[in-house]
Amino acid sequence: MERDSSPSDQFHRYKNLIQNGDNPDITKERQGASFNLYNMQCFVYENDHKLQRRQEILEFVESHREFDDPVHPHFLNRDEQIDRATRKCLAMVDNLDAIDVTDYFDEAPLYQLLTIGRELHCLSLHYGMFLPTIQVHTEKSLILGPFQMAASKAILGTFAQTELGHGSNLSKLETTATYDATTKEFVIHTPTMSAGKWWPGGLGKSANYAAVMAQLYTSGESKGPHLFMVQLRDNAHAPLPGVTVGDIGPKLGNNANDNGFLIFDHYRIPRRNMFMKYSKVEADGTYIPPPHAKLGFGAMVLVRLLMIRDQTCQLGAAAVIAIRYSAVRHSAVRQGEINEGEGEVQILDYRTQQYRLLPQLARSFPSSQRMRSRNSTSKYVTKQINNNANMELLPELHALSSGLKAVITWEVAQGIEQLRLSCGGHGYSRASAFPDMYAYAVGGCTYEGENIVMLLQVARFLMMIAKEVRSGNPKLAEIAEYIAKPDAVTARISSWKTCSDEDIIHDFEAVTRKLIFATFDRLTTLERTMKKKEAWNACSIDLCKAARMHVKTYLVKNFLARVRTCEDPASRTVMHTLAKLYAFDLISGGGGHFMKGGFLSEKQFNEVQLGIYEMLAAIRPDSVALADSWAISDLELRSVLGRRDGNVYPALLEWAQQSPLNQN
Ligand SMILES: CCCCCCCCCCCCCCCCCCCCC/C=C/C(=O)SCCNC(=O)CCNC(=O)[C@H](O)C(C)(C)COP(=O)(O)OP(=O)(O)OC[C@H]1O[C@@H](n2cnc3c(N)ncnc32)[C@H](O)[C@@H]1OP(=O)(O)O
Ligand SMILES: Cc1cc2nc3c(=O)[nH]c(=O)nc-3n(C[C@H](O)[C@H](O)[C@H](O)COP(=O)(O)OP(=O)(O)OC[C@H]3O[C@@H](n4cnc5c(N)ncnc54)[C@H](O)[C@@H]3O)c2cc1C
Repeated sequence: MERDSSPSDQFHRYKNLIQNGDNPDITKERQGASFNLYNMQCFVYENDHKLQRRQEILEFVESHREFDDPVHPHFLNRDEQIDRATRKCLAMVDNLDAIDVTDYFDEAPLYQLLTIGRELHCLSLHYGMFLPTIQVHTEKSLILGPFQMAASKAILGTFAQTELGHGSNLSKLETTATYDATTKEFVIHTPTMSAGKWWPGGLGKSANYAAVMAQLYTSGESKGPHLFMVQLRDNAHAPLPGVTVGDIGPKLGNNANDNGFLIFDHYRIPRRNMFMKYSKVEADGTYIPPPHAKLGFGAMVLVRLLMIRDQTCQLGAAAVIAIRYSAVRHSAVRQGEINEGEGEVQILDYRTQQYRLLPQLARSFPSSQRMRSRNSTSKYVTKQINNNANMELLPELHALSSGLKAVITWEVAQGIEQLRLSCGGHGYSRASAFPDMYAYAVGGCTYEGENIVMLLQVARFLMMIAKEVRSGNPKLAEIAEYIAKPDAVTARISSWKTCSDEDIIHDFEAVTRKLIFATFDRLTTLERTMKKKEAWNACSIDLCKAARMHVKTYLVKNFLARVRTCEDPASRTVMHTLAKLYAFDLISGGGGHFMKGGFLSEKQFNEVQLGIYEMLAAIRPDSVALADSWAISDLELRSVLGRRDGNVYPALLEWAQQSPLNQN
């Protein structure tokens, strides 16, 4: 059938409608802000140098043609996605002097987002786990060899731990590394089908090396899981004899990453290929144990800390998109009028919409901020461990990194979904970026330690503290000091305007303490009639609840503390309201815990609910400026709905035009 014009022509007709300049609604929002944007951005990124570096890195990427996308990545099939990501990875690595490569908190992730986008790719595991593993687990005298090879692209690695049959439970991994003292080699072997490595990123097609977790056997004895550096492919990139390797197929997201499988058939590696910083196998097969049994899991602790910051930034970006869109969405489709006859309003004016957006925006700030200080704690702990095996802080760091990882990845994934819903139908389009963000975030709930499993690790730590407190001789980590404070019978929270930070902290600590001890008492009672592990299982839902509250209390305290450091009064006022909104929203969501035993009265609970309404109204005029305070460029955001200029509809038309279905 003949047509008057092609879809492409039609789109070009509409393209003429693209507005010049910013959408007037969004401009008006910016003009109405109560604080200076630059001051706020400096607070968010800690100083103006970091802010300036963001701009410099953006300009660098924008000025390099090799980072351009000829076709929008959303319209590529999986092969093309992998090709694109690989091309971009090469360009990224060829231009590493654009950033401080040691800055895994700000510069490296920003550079990666700008060059490739929001997904794992063939180099994610190389940079995200393989290099950290080398750093954490290699003796200083040896670090330069593999590290330099890895940095110079001679080797491309992954982290191969999870197996078909076991992921969370590392002690039951089945891959074996048996020391042969006659040849001074380890024999790496996959003894059963369930022992096949499954999931490692970049393994399917890209990596030629892997850090492999395997059960060590030496002198006929099992020594538990240990890490080994294993070459998988030869110089022509073909799998070496004894190695079977491939891609595991498409996943919910991150499809530019070639997650793979790996099977060993009595594959031999030299003795020195065991990561021997902490535990060793001597040439004669003698085993030297590590100074702490769990030091072998150190790389995971480090990556969990990195993930927290990385994931929180995803929530920040999602909030930016939804807030900007809510400021410009009102006239194209009738959503209703608040005051009849006065015309439609921006959807941002609906209280329900604010309730969807602003608590998520609030949630995105504290964890990104505090992770900077946690990162220094991690560096400090690593230093302590290296300098003469001081392991005292290790359990605290493990509990904190596990707990934050579990709570934050969950909140980020749920938050992104809530923000997607807040954008109606357009939120469902990949043009919005929400589907990719969600797929990325939700993966983080599983990898690097499944969230429930991580919460139960926190609970172990809390139960140990509770036992010490009850024994009257507690030696408490800083994050747990509040557990030894005296019980509080009633809550202090009043109206949001009059209640102090101390009141809020008091109430969070009291409720969490109660929850921890109630769980501890239940556990100890059960242990009288059950085996320890059965008792643990029987109250593990409560254990997870206590762990969650402990982490949330930590986040509330840190958010409030961080706001107090803000030097600009106008920024501090808005951030303080946002921090209170964050706390009140958590109380409202966790009402059961707070009202139990009459701790929070009904009147106080009503104050909390009312306070949320009032704070939403108070923050509303600043919401677009608060979104801008994340200082995220359009290239980093990769969302048609979240464009800085607010010109959403023409951009949506332009985006749809690239669909291959419209090409003929
Ligand atoms: C250079 C620049 C380049 C620029 C471009 C690149 C840019 C890159 C920038 C990167 C930016 C950052 C982005 C971050 C994202 C990174 C992406 C990476 C993608 C990741 C992909 C996924 C990888 C993986 O998933 S790898 C596999 C992970 N697997 C797990 O996590 C398994 C989980 N299981 C466990 O950890 C354990 O089995 C555990 C802890 C559940 C149980 O341990 P257990 O020993 O089996 O048993 P248990 O009896 O419970 O514990 C005994 C005892 O030990 C304590 N314990 C356990 N673990 C630890 C630990 N790690 N540390 C300290 N203590 C520990 C435990 O608490 C018990 O103590 P007690 O109670 O006192 O007895
Ligand atoms: C996108 C992605 C990328 C990945 N990349 C890598 C990689 O590069 N390298 C690598 O080695 N691995 C990787 N993994 C694997 C990942 O680390 C594991 O999937 C993860 O550790 C969870 O293990 P599992 O799959 O065995 O889940 P399981 O442990 O089987 O969990 C299934 C269910 O059992 C529950 N459960 C398990 N144990 C307990 C317990 N003790 N108590 C209570 N409940 C329990 C869990 O809570 C969960 O509900 C990746 C996974 C994904 C999704």
